[in-house]
Amino acid sequence: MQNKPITFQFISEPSDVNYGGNVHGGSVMKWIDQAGYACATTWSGNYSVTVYVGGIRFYDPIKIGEVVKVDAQVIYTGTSSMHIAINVFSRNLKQPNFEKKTHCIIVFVAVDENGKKLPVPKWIPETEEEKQQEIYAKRLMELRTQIEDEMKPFL
Ligand SMILES: CC(=O)SCCNC(=O)CCNC(=O)[C@H](O)C(C)(C)COP(=O)(O)OP(=O)(O)OC[C@H]1O[C@@H](n2cnc3c(N)ncnc32)[C@H](O)[C@@H]1OP(=O)(O)O
Repeated sequence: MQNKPITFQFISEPSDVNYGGNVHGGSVMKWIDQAGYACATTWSGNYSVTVYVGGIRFYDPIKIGEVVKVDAQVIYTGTSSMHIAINVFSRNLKQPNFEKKTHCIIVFVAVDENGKKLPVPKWIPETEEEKQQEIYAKRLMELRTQIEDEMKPFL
């Protein structure tokens, strides 16, 4: 099965502004969820919901009126889960090159019409880069288990 990245491109709008005049982190998180949703639903062929998003790092501000590019690609699949790498870039309209502004991993689960999880097609990495990405996703899963154990007393 083909595992093509899903890419969104658009211009950040005045309605995306935060209190400091740049793009609001909440807008970036919405774009991450939308691109992840499109990628997961395309991969699974079923409606998919977010189960986890974490480790979002905002490297640099995105300015209003810049071109924003959001790339989403499946890097690991479990039984019902799809681990998707998201990279967000932006560029001034007058500049040709994009700069990376945000990266995270978002996990989706395919569900049926009753909200019950469904199996997803298996992604089998082939290239060295794809294999490294799968190792990265699995490593993050282990770290997440440790973080969730730390959080349990406070939930
Ligand atoms: C598009 C949107 O905005 S959706 C809005 C926000 N999201 C939602 O409302 C989803 C709410 N959550 C749910 O409905 C439920 O958690 C479900 C239906 C998705 C899954 O429920 P359950 O069947 O109890 O989940 P279960 O614990 O078996 O986990 C399902 C999968 O999620 C994975 N998962 C669960 N927690 C995590 C986590 N913290 N990080 C990564 N993956 C996780 C599991 O490993 C499992 O993957 P696998 O099947 O590939 O092994």
